[in-house]
Amino acid sequence: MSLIQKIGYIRRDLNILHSWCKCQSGMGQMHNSRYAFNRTHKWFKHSVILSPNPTITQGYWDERVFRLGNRIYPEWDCALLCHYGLGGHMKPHTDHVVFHFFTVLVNIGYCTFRIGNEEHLLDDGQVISFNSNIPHELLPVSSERASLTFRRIHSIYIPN
Ligand SMILES: O=C(O)CCC(=O)C(=O)O
Ligand SMILES: [Fe+2]
Repeated sequence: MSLIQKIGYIRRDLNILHSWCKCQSGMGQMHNSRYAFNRTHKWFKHSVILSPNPTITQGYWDERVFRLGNRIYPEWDCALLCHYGLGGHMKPHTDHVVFHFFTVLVNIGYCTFRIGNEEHLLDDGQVISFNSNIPHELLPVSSERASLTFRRIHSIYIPN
């Protein structure tokens, strides 16, 4: 049994996804992460600030993210673009309770993703889903790498 589900690959649009990612990093809207090392991030659709209290506000709008999200996870509420520089990583953790556990991740570049006691090498453009209640971890990356994760937010946290 595997703790990740392999959904598929971004193939035809992979080069476009890479240049989109570079462009996003150059727009000056990526913030340093408090939770991961050498990572910047940006929220789409809804923006989620976790501490001191979970606060949900409007996130950025992007045609590409919206189309992709609607295709691979139609119920998504937020997308988090994370860019990791060389050595960037995230220690073992489970995701915050504001999120539904089901998470869809688009891997941009290469990485080793650990979940439970499994280690998975993720390919460039690979799309997976996993249960974010299970401890998971991103091992230090050996080249620049990004991820775009789509999640649902429990509706009690979403302001009307
Ligand atoms: O970037 C990744 O591969 C996943 C990061 C993660 O687990 C998170 O942001 O909660
Ligand atoms: Fe996580």
